[in-house]
Amino acid sequence: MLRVKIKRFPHAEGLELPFYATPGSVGMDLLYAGYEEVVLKPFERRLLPTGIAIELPEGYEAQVRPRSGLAIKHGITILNAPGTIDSDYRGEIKVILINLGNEDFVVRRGDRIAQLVVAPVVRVQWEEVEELTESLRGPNGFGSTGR
Ligand SMILES: O=c1ccn([C@H]2C[C@H](O)[C@@H](COP(=O)(O)OP(=O)(O)OP(=O)(O)O)O2)c(=O)[nH]1
Ligand SMILES: [Mg+2]
Repeated sequence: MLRVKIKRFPHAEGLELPFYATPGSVGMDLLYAGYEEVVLKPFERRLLPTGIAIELPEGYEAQVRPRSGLAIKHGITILNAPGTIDSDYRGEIKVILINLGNEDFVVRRGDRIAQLVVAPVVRVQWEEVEELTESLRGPNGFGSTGR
């Protein structure tokens, strides 16, 4: 278990911190921390507050991922999925929700709107060369191996 500092904003008072729904869950559910109800019309997007900020150790990132239940039942997803939380970001984590369904979708305070996955990241240092090492695939991609 990695210990990560978390700060609650005043508007998150009374809400629980993001939590793993089961012992094996990969993501912690993020709650909508606004007081006003949000109605997302079809194809409408909104930046929604979660009321928390975190301090990731260097070498880690957090991803804001959609919830499959919202996606299949309501067409609700995250426009920039997976959203990237940098380790040096200290601001409020926010979620860009979009309604790709064909009915209005209502978001209420405390609703679980997304899930946060913390993962290690590798940072690279470029080594510029004239030629890259040959490989079986070479430059082929984008369906080159067939259906
Ligand atoms: O879904 C998201 C995506 C990003 N962020 C925050 C944390 C992240 O560290 C910062 C910047 O995100 P990103 O790099 O994706 O956005 P950008 O458009 O490149 O902005 P910037 O120039 O600030 O990096 O915004 C969120 O709260 N939610
Ligand atoms: Mg950026």
